[in-house]
Amino acid sequence: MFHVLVSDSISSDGLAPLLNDENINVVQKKVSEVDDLEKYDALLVRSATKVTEELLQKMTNLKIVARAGVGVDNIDVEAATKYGVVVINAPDGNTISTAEHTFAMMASLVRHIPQANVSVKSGEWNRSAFLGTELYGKSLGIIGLGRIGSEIAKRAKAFGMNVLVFDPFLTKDRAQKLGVNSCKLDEVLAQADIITVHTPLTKETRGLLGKENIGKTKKGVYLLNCARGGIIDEEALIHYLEIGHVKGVALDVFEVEPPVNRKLLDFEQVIATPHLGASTKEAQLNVASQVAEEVLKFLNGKPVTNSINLPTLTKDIFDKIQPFYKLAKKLGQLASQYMKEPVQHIGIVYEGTVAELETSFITKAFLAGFLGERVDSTVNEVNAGLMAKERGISFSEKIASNGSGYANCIAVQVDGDHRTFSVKATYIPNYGERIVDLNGFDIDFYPAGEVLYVEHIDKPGVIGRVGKVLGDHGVNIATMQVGRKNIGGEAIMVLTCDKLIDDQLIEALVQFDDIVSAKTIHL
Ligand SMILES: NC(=O)c1ccc[n+]([C@@H]2O[C@H](COP(=O)([O-])OP(=O)(O)OC[C@H]3O[C@@H](n4cnc5c(N)ncnc54)[C@H](O)[C@@H]3O)[C@@H](O)[C@H]2O)c1
Ligand SMILES: O=C(O)CC[C@@H](O)C(=O)O
Repeated sequence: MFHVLVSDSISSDGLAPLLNDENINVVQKKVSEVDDLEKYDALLVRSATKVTEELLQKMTNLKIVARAGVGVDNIDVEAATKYGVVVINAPDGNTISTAEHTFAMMASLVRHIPQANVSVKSGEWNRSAFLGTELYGKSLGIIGLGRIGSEIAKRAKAFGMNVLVFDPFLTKDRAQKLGVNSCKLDEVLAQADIITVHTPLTKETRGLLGKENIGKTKKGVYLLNCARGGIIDEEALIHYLEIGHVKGVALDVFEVEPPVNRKLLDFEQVIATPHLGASTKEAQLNVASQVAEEVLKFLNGKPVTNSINLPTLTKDIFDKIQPFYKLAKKLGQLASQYMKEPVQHIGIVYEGTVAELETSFITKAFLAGFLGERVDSTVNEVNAGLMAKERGISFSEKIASNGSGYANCIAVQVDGDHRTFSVKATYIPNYGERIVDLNGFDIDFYPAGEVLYVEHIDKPGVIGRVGKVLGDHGVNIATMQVGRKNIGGEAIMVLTCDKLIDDQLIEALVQFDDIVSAKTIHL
């Protein structure tokens, strides 16, 4: 008999696969009301239950945590991984509901429906106070064109809106298919009449619409956040509402939930809902049945598809693959940070001993590293292939015989909209990972920490200049490697540094005529 604890309000119809199984005992209670936490094999949550390390320590028999929804911000995934607990989610069950909610918020915002509703109910009949704006013909800026952003784009087009999108990872093909205009962030900010954000909350997107960027929007802009609190900075919003730059705001999510920033909510032109994006019968049924079926499969020893953390390989095979899996993931991070542009195709070639292993899993590790820089923490080896395809990125793998001269070698080529990136790497037992070729330059370095990648002309004095700029900025160089194709021609320098390299340092480097470009990569 397996014991399953459902600690948040999750659709009972959706839970049917678990409730109807006679080998499963389902208890629907809050964690705080349960005194035998140690007996449960599975825990099903929405966003109210905080799955902390402390809770995981108490649930000593726990094998799987299932999130009936997308965001796993309420689950300490790292701690779950540490305790060998699989974390799964239901990534697309609430996409349509959230897109529809965002659209409802947008229409309410420009037609002042919530305010007019309150007015009529209080006995007023003030038609002139609620003069609205049509959506037809307006430019809608969508920041983040993933599952939800794409559904909003389709609906906006049906309303006759001009759709401008900023998503650094959107390919030309996908933009064309959806009939949207792929733009730079500044273009969306300058041209859109209404801007809605649909990215995950990451270190890049926290405060994406903050003081500086909201300042670049049109006077009278409308802003919406039905993704995650914090993508639009609440203090900046207050400022731009106070000076009348932002005409109206619709919020379903807040930096702290329930919201504590009363000043923001007190503005007449701010409309709000209590994180209702996914609150429809359909979405709740979808996400509940998705996770219930996955948990049932997992408890019966079958592989699960939407795992956030753990791979579904036997320990024996995983141990052999692990060094290459770690290396491939780093190569994915390296390629993603180097390219920072839409990518069409990723080709991976395996040589030597690595080619004898389960390479499809290593390819997925590369994709997980690559997409993890662009999408969110829910990308892993299990879902990376599907996610890449959804984002218009094709990938292939080949086995090649010798060629590189290394006992094992992973060679990757990434084709972007404007350029190509290539890297070769090897794993040497008892020594470690080495990058042995970058963009066709012979090189040899251990990929870890803060990496500075400089493209330059092979001339005397360039290395000294780079060293001086780093020294002047207080950055200590841990290792340094140079590679060139011919004397006096194109060359690269790869430095690993003990400190974060900031934009000012990069700007100081690219001032020199012989330095073509400089980038930082964090591995
Ligand atoms: N309000 C709700 O109830 C509710 C319900 C479901 C999902 N969500 C939230 O909505 C958001 C979107 O969900 P989704 O399922 O569409 O996710 P998704 O992963 O399918 O899409 C996210 C998109 O954001 C893009 N992106 C990542 N970083 C970016 C950046 N710096 N700038 C611009 N674009 C960037 C990615 O390329 C991707 O296309 C998430 O934050 C999710 O947690 C909220
Ligand atoms: O459970 C909910 O209603 C929140 C859903 C949403 O924020 C998600 O990330 O899926």
